[in-house]
Amino acid sequence: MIQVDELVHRYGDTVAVDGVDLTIDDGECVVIAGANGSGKTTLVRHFDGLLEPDDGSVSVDGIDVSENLVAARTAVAMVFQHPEDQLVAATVGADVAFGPENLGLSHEEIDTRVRESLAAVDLDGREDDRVDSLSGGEVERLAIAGALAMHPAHLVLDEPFTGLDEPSRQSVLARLRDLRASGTSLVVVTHDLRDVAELADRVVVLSEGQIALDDTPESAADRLSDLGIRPPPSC
Ligand SMILES: Nc1ncnc2c1ncn2[C@@H]1O[C@H](COP(=O)(O)OP(=O)(O)OP(=O)(O)O)[C@@H](O)[C@H]1O
Repeated sequence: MIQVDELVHRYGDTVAVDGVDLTIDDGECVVIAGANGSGKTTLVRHFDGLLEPDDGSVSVDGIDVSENLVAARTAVAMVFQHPEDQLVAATVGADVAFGPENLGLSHEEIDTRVRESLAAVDLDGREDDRVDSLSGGEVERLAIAGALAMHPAHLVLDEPFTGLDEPSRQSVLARLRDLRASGTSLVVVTHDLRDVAELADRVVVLSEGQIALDDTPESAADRLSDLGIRPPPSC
């Protein structure tokens, strides 16, 4: 479980997250939506201690993130907004192996995790491909594979569908649904109403750093457009 209590984050005079309380249960998929600058990225960066609270706290599986960064980063894997910036190796296999290597796992365990994680995102057999030869959708899936190889209890994805064409988006969505079915909790940051409809158990809308809505997509449907969460023009 990820538990956020009265979280405040400021950048100078800007209050990016302003007293947020939020609980994300194991196996739940929570979509966090909201206008540009509403505080979505800042909020989720607290989940594995990339940012320090100015006030309040975040705990993961009962452990305060600020007090145990290693435990938080073992439990929570993040896929960032620009996944190409998160790649660390020249080849697909080496990139996925990087995280498990840092956990000090055996070669055999690392090989197994790399194989399974790449298969989960339909990149099996691509270990030797250079990362700079991949399409945008493949890079997104590679970043997800890198996160999966850590066997996280919670996976946080910041705008995972940006720049993906529809087949790639569907492929990533399918993988995320599989993960949720296997008990991993998912937090997906998005602007896109389709992601809410197709993935969310719960939708949380941020507005100026505060929670403006926290409900099921069905109950929230009428209020989402008032909060600026609309289908993209192509819908
Ligand atoms: N590194 C930073 N330094 C100063 N201000 C920042 C920084 N990062 C974010 N902000 C400000 O904090 C507020 C929240 O930003 P944040 O990126 O968390 O919002 P967001 O909802 O994720 O936006 P977007 O949808 O554009 O990604 C905004 O006013 C933004 O300008």
